[in-house]
Amino acid sequence: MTELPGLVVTGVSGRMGRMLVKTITESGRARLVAGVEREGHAWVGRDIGEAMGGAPLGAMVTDDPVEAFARAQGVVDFTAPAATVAYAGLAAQARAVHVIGTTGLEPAHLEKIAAAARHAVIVRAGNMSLGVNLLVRMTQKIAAALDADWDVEVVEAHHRMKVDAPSGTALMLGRAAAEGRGVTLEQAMVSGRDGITGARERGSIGFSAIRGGDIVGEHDVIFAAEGERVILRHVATDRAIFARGALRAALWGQGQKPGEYDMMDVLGL
Ligand SMILES: NC(=O)C1=CN([C@@H]2O[C@H](COP(=O)(O)OP(=O)(O)OC[C@H]3O[C@@H](n4cnc5c(N)ncnc54)[C@H](OP(=O)(O)O)[C@@H]3O)[C@@H](O)[C@H]2O)C=CC1
Ligand SMILES: O=C(O)C1=N[C@H](C(=O)O)C[C@H](O)C1
Repeated sequence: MTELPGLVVTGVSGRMGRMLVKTITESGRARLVAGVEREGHAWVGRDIGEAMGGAPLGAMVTDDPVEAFARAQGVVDFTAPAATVAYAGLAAQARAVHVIGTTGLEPAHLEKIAAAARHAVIVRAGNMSLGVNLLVRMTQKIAAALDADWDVEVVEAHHRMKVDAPSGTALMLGRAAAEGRGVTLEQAMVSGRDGITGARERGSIGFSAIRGGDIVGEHDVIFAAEGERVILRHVATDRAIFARGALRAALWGQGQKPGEYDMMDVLGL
């Protein structure tokens, strides 16, 4: 019998790290090989299940990603930009599929990730849920059908601990609207209005961010015209939707050619 693909979860103690552990171990479709945290973290050297306050899982938390990745077929990474760039290089060396959920990546980070994807499979998306990826496609189609008399605004809400804005999802939605319009997001983006901003520029795509409490993630794409509005909305109530998407991506990536993919590729949308 062939062995299930082995996966490493980086940032294993984080909100998404814990959810990934639960999703992977309950799936019966992959093996949890190890969790990674940085040197000095209180979880290092402990069994992942015990560190999470439950039964042992027979997989340890380590601060040595090189050794852990060498034992795995996939690395599932929801951490922070600096860590993700380092893990991209190490996962590529190990020829492990690298699933990147981390957001807040700047152009310099993306260049390094693209370089790593020359040697290994990387699946990266600012949102791994099926619902949001469907919404991205719908946004693109609606934007293509409407002219610039319809103002596009993306409004997102997240928990108080989120460190980046606009969210990765908001950027995916804004980019899809821009693509539908036949412009680049960079040409159209207006983010975080404050003070005497002047009237709205025709054709611009606006972004607003709310941060508070334990909001998992909510996104509206508003198409506003004279006398009517179309509003597309996704509400996440459980981080399991992201973890399920990431697991699906890690399994899908096995046997793919080196390159950078997204959830549209994984979901066939
Ligand atoms: N694409 C998607 O579908 C989704 C993406 N996300 C994104 O995933 C990321 C993580 O979110 P969340 O789990 O809520 O965040 P948390 O802060 O709860 O967890 C982040 C984890 O990454 C670790 N980490 C951060 N920086 C480093 C570093 N430089 N080196 C090593 N480890 C590091 C943290 O360790 P430490 O505590 O030591 O800093 C922690 O364990 C964010 O970018 C978020 O936007 C979240 C949900 C869905
Ligand atoms: O930080 C989060 O929590 C989330 N981040 C992703 C984003 O930036 O869009 C996905 C989801 O909305 C949750």
